Amino acid sequence: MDETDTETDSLTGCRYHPTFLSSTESLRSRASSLNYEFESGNQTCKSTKKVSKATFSIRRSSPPRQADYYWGQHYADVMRAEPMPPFLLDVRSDIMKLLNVPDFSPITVEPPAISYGKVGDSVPSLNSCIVNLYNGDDSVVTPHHDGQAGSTPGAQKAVVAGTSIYSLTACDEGAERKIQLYAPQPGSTKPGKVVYEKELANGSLFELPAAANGAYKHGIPKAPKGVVGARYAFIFRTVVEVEMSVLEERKREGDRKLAEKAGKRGGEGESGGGKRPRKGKKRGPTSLRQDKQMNVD
Ligand SMILES: O=C(O)CCC(=O)C(=O)O
Ligand SMILES: [Fe+2]
Repeated sequence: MDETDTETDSLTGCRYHPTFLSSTESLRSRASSLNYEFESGNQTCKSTKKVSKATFSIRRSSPPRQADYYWGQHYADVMRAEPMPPFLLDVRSDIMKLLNVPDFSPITVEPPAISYGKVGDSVPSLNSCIVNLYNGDDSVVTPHHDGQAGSTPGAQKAVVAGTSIYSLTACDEGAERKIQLYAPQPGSTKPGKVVYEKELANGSLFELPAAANGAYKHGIPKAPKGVVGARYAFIFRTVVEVEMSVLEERKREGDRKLAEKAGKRGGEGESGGGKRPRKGKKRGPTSLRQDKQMNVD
């Protein structure tokens, strides 16, 4: 990385390191052999279109448990994480070394009750990596916050512990994409005008500070028509893990309710075919800390 060409945006504090990696060939070939099938629930996620995601954790718990930022928006958007393969652990340690990320980060935003952690606890930094695959011109990530308290009215709180989020780009020539940050609009969750925009070069690292994630939605808009080729984004975050079994039970419960509703309406769709419940609806306040005491699960 050549530190002299790092750019910091004066409004949002976003930092862009255009030459973080000199070559991404090996990352691209490793990413193309990743198995994207272990993701679950992502297909119905409103904030992505045709973007495939694979999610990894540095924890080696069995079964793997992981919170992803979507969890803050809806119980159904649960992703199970695989252990981070060695090449991702290497990228993680490069980011931490070059950008002075400490080994542990404090949790600064109140996590949901079923989390393995509370404000003031520390969690291993950059303990989560999601690999996004953008293929062709119509894969987009619509404007969102990454699991930040208050990002979705009524939703439970964040799983991002409150550190910067890092996105490393490895892409084919011509498959570069832009990231945009949008101004908040008073009284509305809709994104306002673009306040920051950057085309993310092959080998670049984009840093979204926690404060910018809280203040501005970000997204990846459509590429110009006809763009072909793949872009992989390796997105490292520090997250607070949550108990998968509780989330999965919530998902099953939600699916049952949807199926019941569809039945009442005389709809033919089985569970999953129906409309998703509204975002941000509060689920029952299951508490892991309580569950543990009560020996549930
Ligand atoms: O592709 C990127 O660089 C960012 C995507 C993103 O914001 C996300 O998946 O949450
Ligand atoms: Fe994001």
